Amino acid sequence: MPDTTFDVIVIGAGPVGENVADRVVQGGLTAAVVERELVGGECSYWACMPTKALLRDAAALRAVRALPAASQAVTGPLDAAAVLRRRDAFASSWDDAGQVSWLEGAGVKLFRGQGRIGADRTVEVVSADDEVTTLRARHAVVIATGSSARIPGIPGLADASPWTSREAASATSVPGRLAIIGGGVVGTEMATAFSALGAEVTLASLDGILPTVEPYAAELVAESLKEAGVTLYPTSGPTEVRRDDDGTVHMTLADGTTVEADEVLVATGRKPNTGHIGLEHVGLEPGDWLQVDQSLRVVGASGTPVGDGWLYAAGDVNRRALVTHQGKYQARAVGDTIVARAQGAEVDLSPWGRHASTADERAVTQVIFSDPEVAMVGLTQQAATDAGMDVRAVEYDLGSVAGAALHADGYRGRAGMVVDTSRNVLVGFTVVGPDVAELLQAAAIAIVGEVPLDRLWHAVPAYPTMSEIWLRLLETYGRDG
Ligand SMILES: Cc1cc2nc3c(=O)[nH]c(=O)nc-3n(C[C@H](O)[C@H](O)[C@H](O)COP(=O)(O)OP(=O)(O)OC[C@H]3O[C@@H](n4cnc5c(N)ncnc54)[C@H](O)[C@@H]3O)c2cc1C
Ligand SMILES: NC(=O)c1ccc[n+]([C@@H]2O[C@H](COP(=O)([O-])OP(=O)(O)OC[C@H]3O[C@@H](n4cnc5c(N)ncnc54)[C@H](O)[C@@H]3O)[C@@H](O)[C@H]2O)c1
Repeated sequence: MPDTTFDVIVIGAGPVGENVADRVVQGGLTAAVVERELVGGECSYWACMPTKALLRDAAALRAVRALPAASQAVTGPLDAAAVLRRRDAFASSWDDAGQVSWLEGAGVKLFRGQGRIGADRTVEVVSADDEVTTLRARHAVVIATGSSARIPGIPGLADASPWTSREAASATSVPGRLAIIGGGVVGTEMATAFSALGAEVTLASLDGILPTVEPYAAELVAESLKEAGVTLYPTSGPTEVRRDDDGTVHMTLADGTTVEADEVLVATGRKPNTGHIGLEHVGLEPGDWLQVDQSLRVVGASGTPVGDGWLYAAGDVNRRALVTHQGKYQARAVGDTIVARAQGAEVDLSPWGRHASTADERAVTQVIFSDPEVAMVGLTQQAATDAGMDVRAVEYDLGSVAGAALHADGYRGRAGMVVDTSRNVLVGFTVVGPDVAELLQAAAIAIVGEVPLDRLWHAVPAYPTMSEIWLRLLETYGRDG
């Protein structure tokens, strides 16, 4: 009989659950994780890693083609089959042996099966052959069950065997024609990837392309998708989808347009994996996103922690920020919090405190690997204004910066910063352009460090690099605000 009592039990061994378990073990507690599928979760096998592998070769090719002399050395088209093979390697061929041995090395006990809350501090693990093992937690249970694709109720869609991001990320061949529903992050990244791999792509959305990013960035991505041959219907969602016996998909849009395709990808957002995890035992509604307090304890409708505060939630499932790195940041915070509470030590939840996840509210970083890339941190001008802040925003043409002009002929890019005028600090930064991802961390440091603009003038970007965009933005803003 394996030991069934642990200090901490984590349901879900995605990037977040694994890191919660590792963190509490590092803090001296014992931990078990329950995983129903592959250790490593969505990110490793069907999201971040495979999709970025699908995008990388085409990005490298575009970079070479923007340099006339180097482009002479490129003599053939992209080898789509080789891209898919490299993608397989980045998805570990959908085998989690490597991550399982990492868990073992970290001293975390793995239970395979569907986890669900049975009673206070109790998790039942239902194995593939319906055997139930009951685990007990001395200190805490952490829900890190992540999210899945949301399929909207468009007539006919569910019966048309649509792809979700999972099928797109793990595709074994490139469809001749791909219809995409949704112009958010998944929709634009997959339109970029599959059009470069040779598919004829049509994308239909409701509220534009990348509606939550700065408009100048979204416009550049939309323009570039069109130039790549993607047909965009940014404000005309499908009203009906049907698949013929011969496999052809017919999609009718609100404006009456009909689109034919070989596959249809649904990229219309996520729903939480909370349907069958026993939430009813703690008075919560199965299928809902989990609400949490500042220490990531699950709270009920009244805003107070359920039970005596033994239940936590981290990662996608609490909807604070649906990106891997923020979820792992939460994992470190929640792990340290549980350890501190188990030891009777002080928990510091003040802004930027050791146990707080303040960056979720003020400095979420994200790179959208579209062509061109969008890298952003903190608030957009709109979001800051909606939050009641007094802000001033400035933008600058990245293509006119020497480092960018050297990087690629005809470089097109733009950057902007949002400044809280009452404190004279940056609260948002966005940059769009080829190969801008690595420019982001400087902005994250400026926001988290609340570096006054007066001091930022002394952070001198090296010449000739794309980082000189900082100097241009500061000059545009003006030394006296
Ligand atoms: C197509 C796509 C591309 C993305 N690209 C990026 C990117 O480039 N960068 C980035 O930062 N983010 C990206 N994301 C977001 C990222 O994938 C998620 O934010 C991240 O995976 C969340 O981690 P998580 O551990 O919370 O959940 P998940 O990764 O979803 O892991 C949850 C785990 O819990 C398991 N589980 C669920 N229910 C149970 C249960 N009842 N019992 C046992 N186990 C259970 C699941 O099997 C899964 O293994 C992308 C998302 C998508 C869809
Ligand atoms: N590089 C990255 O960091 C990365 C990459 C992919 C995904 N993700 C994460 O995964 C999450 C999910 O991404 P997503 O793109 O699925 O969601 P999203 O919320 O980013 O975008 C969904 C889009 O679908 C549209 N839509 C909704 N219903 C529709 C309908 N009926 N018809 C047409 N369009 C409709 C919406 O208008 C919206 O633009 C995001 O939160 C994102 O942060 C991150």
